[in-house]
Amino acid sequence: MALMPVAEAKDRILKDAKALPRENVPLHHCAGRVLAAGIKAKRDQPPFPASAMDGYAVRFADVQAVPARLKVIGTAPAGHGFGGTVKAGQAVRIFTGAPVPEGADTVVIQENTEAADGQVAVTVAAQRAGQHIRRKGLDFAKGEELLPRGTLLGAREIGLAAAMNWPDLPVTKRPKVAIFTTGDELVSPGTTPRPDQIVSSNSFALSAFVRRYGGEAVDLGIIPDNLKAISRAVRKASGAEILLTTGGASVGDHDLVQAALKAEGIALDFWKIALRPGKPLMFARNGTQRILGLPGNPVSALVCSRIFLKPLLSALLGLPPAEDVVKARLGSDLPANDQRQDYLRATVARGGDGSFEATPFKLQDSSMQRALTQAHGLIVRPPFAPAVRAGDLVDLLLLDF
Ligand SMILES: Nc1nc2c(c(=O)[nH]1)N[C@H]1C(S)=C(S)[C@@H](COP(=O)(O)OP(=O)(O)OC[C@H]3O[C@@H](n4cnc5c(N)ncnc54)[C@H](O)[C@@H]3O)O[C@H]1N2
Ligand code: MOO
Repeated sequence: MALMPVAEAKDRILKDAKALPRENVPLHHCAGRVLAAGIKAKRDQPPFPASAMDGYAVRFADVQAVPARLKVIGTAPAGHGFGGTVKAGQAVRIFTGAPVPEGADTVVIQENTEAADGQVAVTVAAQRAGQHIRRKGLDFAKGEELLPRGTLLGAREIGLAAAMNWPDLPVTKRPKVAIFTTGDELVSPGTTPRPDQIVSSNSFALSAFVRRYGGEAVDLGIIPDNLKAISRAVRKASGAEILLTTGGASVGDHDLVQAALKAEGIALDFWKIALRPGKPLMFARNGTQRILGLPGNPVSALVCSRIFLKPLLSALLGLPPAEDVVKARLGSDLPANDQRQDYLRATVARGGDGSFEATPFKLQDSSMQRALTQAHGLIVRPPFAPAVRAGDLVDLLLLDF
């Protein structure tokens, strides 16, 4: 079977991927969620002309020549508007955030005043009418759409939505991602492996990856290299939008994931990509469920997730597609590439001008997790890319998981 180009594999995985249905979620639980509909302001902000300073609400005409002696007729703390009207020769003691009373058009800060016996002397002339007053609707007006559909909600957006008077928000449901890992050699962390066993790490890494990019991970555990057991796990995963398997993707006698899918009547869409690491990746659809059979090597599983799973999760969440490849200068020479698109783990330094310099690790074995955690990015080398020298520009994918 010919190796499929990475771009084509990505297209086939993402084909028809669109935002899942919505649900309403209280603001406290909206961080990291994606808006399923545009959000309009339910009120003006500020809802009234508001003082931006602690001081006195006055008429500009009264404070152009100083000192100006004014009668203090009342007080307006935030949350307690002064009901009366400020007339010529009068002032209202006002505090930041309070409504500016009728008749006043300017606020003088208290540092520019001297108060005594129910009077205030303004000692510094006001610069302009309207000084230190936030006009009604300065930030936003009722009916304005401030947060469009597809917005990823962070602290700023959630604060804004609260100010717009939304107690909960319509967000896209989290894609449910079932994960199981196969292999007789695997045991859970914290247990004692036999001498011929290793500790399973993939499902933990993948669960964290899924959550990092907005999905809900369901770990179905370690499944032995046994056709019936793998088939059972495939059935158990049927309610999930995505099924991730790791291991058993290659050509060995114990690589049974493909056979289990076949036994369940699930046809492969493709298998094997012109990719390193990650060549044996398999992809299938079971109704609306997408099945990614990731290679068992831990680095391959995570690199494939970065290339294919992250954009798939984004599409199911309704996020706009992200073009996240940047240019970087190479820190060391690289030989010509073969037919597989290479993703080389690299450390990345920032030059004084902000440009990236990426230096690939000498050893790129796909079992080595330590180097993956030390890497800041992946240098992307297209198939048959010619040899490049230190200082040449290459494509770089920055890692943020
Ligand atoms: N004759 C060939 N052999 C292999 C080929 C090939 O094309 N021809 N491809 C190689 C490549 S590339 C990769 S990648 C691996 C992928 O193989 P599998 O997906 O079948 O994975 P396994 O054989 O089950 O495991 C590979 C490796 O990863 C370790 N592993 C598996 N699961 C976990 C886990 N949950 N946590 C940590 N480590 C895990 C496993 O012990 C193996 O060392 O195949 C090559 N072979
Ligand atoms: O391509 Mo494999 O994914 O070398 O480890």
